[in-house]
Amino acid sequence: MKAAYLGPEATFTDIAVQSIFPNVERIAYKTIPECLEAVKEKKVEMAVVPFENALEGSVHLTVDYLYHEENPPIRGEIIVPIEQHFMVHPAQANDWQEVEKIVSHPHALAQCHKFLHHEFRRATIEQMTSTAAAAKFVSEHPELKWGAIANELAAQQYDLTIVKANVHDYLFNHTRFIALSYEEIDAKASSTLQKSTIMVTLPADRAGALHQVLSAFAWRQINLSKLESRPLKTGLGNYFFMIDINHPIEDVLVQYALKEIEALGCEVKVLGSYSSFLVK
Ligand SMILES: O=C(O)C(=O)Cc1ccccc1
Repeated sequence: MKAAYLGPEATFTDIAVQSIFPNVERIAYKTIPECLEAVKEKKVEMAVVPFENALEGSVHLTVDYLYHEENPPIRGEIIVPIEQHFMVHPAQANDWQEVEKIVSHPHALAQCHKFLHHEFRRATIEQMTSTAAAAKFVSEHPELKWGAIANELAAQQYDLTIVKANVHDYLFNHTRFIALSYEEIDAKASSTLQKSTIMVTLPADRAGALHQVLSAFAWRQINLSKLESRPLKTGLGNYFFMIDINHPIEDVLVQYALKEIEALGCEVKVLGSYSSFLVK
């Protein structure tokens, strides 16, 4: 099986794939939409992309792509602990405090905001497509006074020197990745939980509609673990809602709840019913 992932090698997404699907052939893509398109065009059988970070919240690009496009179902979620390190080219290791530019993925930069603010007031910050893309760029330019924020695997892969470890601002940093496929997937780890994710569009201008949707779950004692609104992109004040349910979608009570929500005039899109895997 081939899996598209947000590359290059040694991104956090790569760590998620390697931890749970050690036997797949990993194919790196530059962006999240390219990963999803690759599976839709049948170039690969699975795509693994970041979905939500504990410090930064949802990865909007993934969420919006799942709402606005037709995609394969989510077959698994992978939760990975995130440790960010500051690294430079070995040629710059002695003068690392004088770096002029720091590069990384926007989420990684945001997770280390306090560190960057305190240590590098004069340096410019530049976003790259992933943490590993930033590390790779720094490794290919020994002459530049640049630093990258990335993980330990990226430092090893691209021969960079970690000059300051664990530079994320808060300790409990995890990211949720999702694996999407038209086929059943074969994971190495055992799952801790069966979950489902749906997206709900409410009927226009109906007072109490969101309350009614939540009631359909509440009185059946169906446990929800996330509710988030995202703009519909049709004008201010128009949203869709993403809901995570801590039950498989086949559960009779979940099925009744979904029917009731549809009967209320809501549109429901099921993104998948999947196992949750935790990487230690
Ligand atoms: O850039 C990466 O390494 C990714 O996989 C995306 C990401 C960025 C920051 C935290 C978690 C995942």
